[in-house]
Amino acid sequence: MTPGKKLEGLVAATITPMTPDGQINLPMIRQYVDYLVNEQNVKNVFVNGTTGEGLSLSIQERKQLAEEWMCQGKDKLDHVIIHVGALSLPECQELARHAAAIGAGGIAVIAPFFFKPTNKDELVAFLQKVASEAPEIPFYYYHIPSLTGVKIRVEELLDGIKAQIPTFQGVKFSDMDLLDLAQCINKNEMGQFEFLYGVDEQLLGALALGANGAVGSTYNYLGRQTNLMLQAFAKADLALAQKYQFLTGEFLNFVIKLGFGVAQTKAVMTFVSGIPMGPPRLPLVGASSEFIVKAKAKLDSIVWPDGD
Ligand SMILES: CC(=O)N[C@@H]([C@@H](O)[C@H](O)[C@H](O)CO)[C@@H](O)CC(=O)C(=O)O
Repeated sequence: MTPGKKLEGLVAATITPMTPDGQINLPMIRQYVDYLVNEQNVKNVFVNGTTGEGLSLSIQERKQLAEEWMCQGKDKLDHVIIHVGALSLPECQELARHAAAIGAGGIAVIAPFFFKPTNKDELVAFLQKVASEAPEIPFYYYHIPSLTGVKIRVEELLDGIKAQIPTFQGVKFSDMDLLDLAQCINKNEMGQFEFLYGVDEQLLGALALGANGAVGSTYNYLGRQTNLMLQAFAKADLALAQKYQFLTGEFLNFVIKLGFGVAQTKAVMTFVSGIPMGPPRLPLVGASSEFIVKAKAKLDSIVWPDGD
């Protein structure tokens, strides 16, 4: 872990490996870390989020996973961010205290999504109660309205947030509303906040607006290619950056039409990395063998600009 190092570039939204009978498979995490670092050049992780089925895990499982990522990522990963969001405030607080105690690089929280905050003040009050349990580490709001149904615009949320949440560091912005993202970045004149984009298929658009990096599921297995897109963008080689975005988009467009979510992500990661990610937890059900065959053939057919 690299304390003080700015969180930028790619962050893999980690998958939770499970055994065939549905238990969390902690021993896989050691090779998972090595795979991300050595094969995908991805050194930041976001644990127990959407892709990690965090909301389908028990509190005990979430703590065990956080501890394992911290342990296996030591001296290998730059940042381990732990998602501690839950429906119950005391559970969020318990997870926040735990993340701080094990030395996590930061915590993130989604909006509660059963009883929902109806306005900015209610949302900030909830987030503040979680952040204050981990007062020494950076706090990120995880904005994913398509899943939470909480559509409070981030631009509005940011107004005055630092006074209420001193550890507020940024937003994991998993929404297609690039106008909202642009307004946030435009107001972030001093660069005090980080914006990590979460819709992988349109990351290049977010980079053009000034996003600092990205958190996503595809960086588990397309991290290498997406890193090359980031490099091309940094060198102002827009044509090359577009090529990478078009090709990752070609794959995602294909699998989205087949039906694509966390279960399918687990299957893709399994055939690309060789690390058995296992089944998802109910109510999700495993990807069909037809999906796996088609997705693999599609990925194999793509010729990347670096010839790989
Ligand atoms: C709805 C969803 O799962 N979005 C993914 C994306 O990475 C998504 O899988 C990708 O853009 C393909 O659509 C991430 O934003 C989720 C994420 O970062 C997380 O697991 O916490």
